[in-house]
Amino acid sequence: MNDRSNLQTPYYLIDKEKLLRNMEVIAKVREKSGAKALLALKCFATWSVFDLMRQYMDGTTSSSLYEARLGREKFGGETHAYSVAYAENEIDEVLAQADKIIFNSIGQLARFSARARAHGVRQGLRVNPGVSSSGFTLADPARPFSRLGEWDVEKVEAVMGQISGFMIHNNCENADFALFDDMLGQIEGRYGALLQRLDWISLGGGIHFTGEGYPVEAFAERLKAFADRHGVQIYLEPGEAAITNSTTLEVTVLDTMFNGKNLAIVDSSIEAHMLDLLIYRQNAKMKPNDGAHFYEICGKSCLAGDIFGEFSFENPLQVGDRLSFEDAAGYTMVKKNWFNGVKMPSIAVRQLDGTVDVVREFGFDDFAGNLS
Ligand SMILES: Cc1ncc(COP(=O)(O)O)c(C=O)c1O
Ligand SMILES: NCCCCNCC[C@H](N)C(=O)O
Repeated sequence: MNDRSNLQTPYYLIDKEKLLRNMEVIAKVREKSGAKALLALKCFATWSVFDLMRQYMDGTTSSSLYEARLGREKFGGETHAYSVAYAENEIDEVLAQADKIIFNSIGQLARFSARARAHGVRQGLRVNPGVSSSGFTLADPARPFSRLGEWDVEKVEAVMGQISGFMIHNNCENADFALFDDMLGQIEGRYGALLQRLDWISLGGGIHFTGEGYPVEAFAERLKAFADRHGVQIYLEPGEAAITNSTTLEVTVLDTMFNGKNLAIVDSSIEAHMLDLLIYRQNAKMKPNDGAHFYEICGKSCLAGDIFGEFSFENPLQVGDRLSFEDAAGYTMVKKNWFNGVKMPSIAVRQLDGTVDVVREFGFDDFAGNLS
């Protein structure tokens, strides 16, 4: 189908042309730095577009058994398994999917190391350098008493014989290369001697290197210098950087009201369909946003604060008008839910030849089947 206005809203629209732009930057960083790039499935797991992504990335990393399995089955390539904690009843299935397993703690390493060796899976440890770029306490791996990885260098040193790599994830939407560079320097200062004893190190995600104006060459050079100095294979785990600005959420105005402000209610819900924005108290984005008519765009759930944000339009909004929220892929599609039974957005893909395919629609049976 070519005319997207024929599609029933709400739907997420993934544009492969836009995705390709991010993929090309990732390919450049891989080529110039020697780093490998694994898609962080926690951020984006819409496997209909993995056919494109796998041409530019080395594989996937995961946060759970199911993500590890999805990565192995739907993406292929190298499959890294990580979880904050594995359970006894899932570890063998995780190990059957994984090329590498990264334990979050020395306790988990001690508990499952023999099983990993029996499966021939290489082992790593999440190490927490205690510095991060996160502006959100909620998402700050270096927050006080953080459970995300081991902090104590001496304790880490004691288990070096059991592991071949570290995973360090301490960036969050970090578009500042100088800050990344500085924090990597701090990591080298803290763990320098240990790094020499590793085969690989994953620097996690949270680096906004596909963003407009990011110094990609300098970034790649810094990674290469790090890899050469310590004799390690670097992995990057981009989530947001892989899919940023590739996807929109397409909605329709169902009603307008004036309650001291112009309000427009759409056939979607921020709580159900863009939950990450609500969690971090952020507004949705819409372009253009420079007209003379201001509206608060609201969702149709019962939540009083189900509000996408305030936007300005060229003309007064009418019932039936189509609106499009930007940047709807990362931590959005993976978090959609059935709150209020609001119709879940379909998933559509704009292919590289411009045609739009609806790859998934959701109906009552999906809603009912979600519970019992
Ligand atoms: C261990 C790890 N790797 C990668 C990522 C992906 O981060 P981002 O989507 O910000 O690139 C995360 C985010 O939570 C993470 O915790
Ligand atoms: N857009 C608001 C901030 C999003 C933060 N995402 C963080 C993802 C991940 N859980 C992390 O901890 O890095």
